[in-house]
Amino acid sequence: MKIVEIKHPLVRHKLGLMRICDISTKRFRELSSELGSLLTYVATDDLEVEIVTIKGWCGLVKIARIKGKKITVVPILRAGLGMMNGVLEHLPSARISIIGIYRNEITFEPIPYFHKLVSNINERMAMVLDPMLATGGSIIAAIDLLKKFGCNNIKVLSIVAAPEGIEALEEKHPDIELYLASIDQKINKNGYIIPGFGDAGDKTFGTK
Ligand SMILES: O=P(O)(O)OC[C@H]1O[C@H](OP(=O)(O)OP(=O)(O)O)[C@H](O)[C@@H]1O
Ligand SMILES: O=c1cc[nH]c(=O)[nH]1
Ligand SMILES: [Mg+2]
Repeated sequence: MKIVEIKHPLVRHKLGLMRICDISTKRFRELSSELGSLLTYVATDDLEVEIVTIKGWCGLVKIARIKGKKITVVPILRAGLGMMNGVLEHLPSARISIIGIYRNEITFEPIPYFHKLVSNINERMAMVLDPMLATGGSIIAAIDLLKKFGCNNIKVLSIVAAPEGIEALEEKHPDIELYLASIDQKINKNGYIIPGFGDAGDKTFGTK
């Protein structure tokens, strides 16, 4: 599995701000989106371009243009939605497929509760968004679903990940690519990433 932990100072700075314990909902949401944008910049560095000739101000000029790549952005409800606007800044024409999954609080098993995928998803590259990769169960379940519908070109954008979750994801889906702002230390006994930033869904939506 290709794993890219982005060490860019802007990414590290914004991630640091997200870890402040009394961060407001507004600020957490803004930073999720900004990191979604920065992760997308890196995750799309292999998009194919074609050279076309256009009429410029001083005559004909050759320019690069992204070659009609079909992309679907796949936020995992709820917390993945916080990253979505930042991702769409760079991919404004991408279609959106939604997958709803929550974790059982005791067993940490992922419970899928909703999906609405774009048609012909087998022809698209999927960019799965979820800020937290803890046990990996939720992202693995989302990828299982995408593959069931024939989508095999998959990149995952997460903000923080625990080593345990990365290992589980690599075992189940070694063919995907994973882009991260940070590989954190571990998962605690309650299933939270340490240091992480707590419950990303609650912080994004102001619940609890
Ligand atoms: O890697 P895992 O162990 O599966 O944990 C990560 C998942 O947990 C959180 O979702 P949560 O169940 O809190 O739902 P929410 O986003 O609606 O709050 C988070 O947003 C991930 O989807
Ligand atoms: O640290 C964690 C782990 C799972 N889900 C979260 O929102 N945070
Ligand atoms: Mg949550």
